[in-house]
Amino acid sequence: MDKLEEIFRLQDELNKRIGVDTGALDEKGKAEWVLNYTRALQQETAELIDSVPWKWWAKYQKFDEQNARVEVVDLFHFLVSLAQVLGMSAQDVYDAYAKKNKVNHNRQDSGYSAKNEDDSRHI
Ligand SMILES: O=c1ccn([C@H]2C[C@H](O)[C@@H](COP(=O)(O)OP(=O)(O)OP(=O)(O)O)O2)c(=O)[nH]1
Repeated sequence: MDKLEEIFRLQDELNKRIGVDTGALDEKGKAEWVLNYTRALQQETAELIDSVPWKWWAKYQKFDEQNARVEVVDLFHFLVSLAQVLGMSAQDVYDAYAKKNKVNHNRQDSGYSAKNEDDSRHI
């Protein structure tokens, strides 16, 4: 099985065990879980920041690269959950990523000196 497909399957299994079926939410539930997962992403991002010695006034800190890797994996959990709330499968995420990546290259090709609001509407 494709690795991204497997991650989506494992995440769905874990979330259901925790009590959330992201595929069976009504509109209100979707809005609530978009917020919950986004808040969790913010918290995990803060933990990732804390893995790096960012406090310019404190000298005791060390860069904990192993912990940073764990935080990235935690972020993946919540990001995949968020995609699932929004009805995206692994294939949907891959397709949208590939399209947006192409748009980003096109922007670099053209110098990206002006913002074109329409260049990513097809995604
Ligand atoms: O609905 C949920 C809730 C949590 N998790 C996973 C994501 C992440 O891998 C972990 C986050 O749990 P917790 O916040 O307890 O862990 P942590 O504080 O980040 O612990 P540590 O960084 O020490 O592992 O649980 C989910 O996948 N779905």
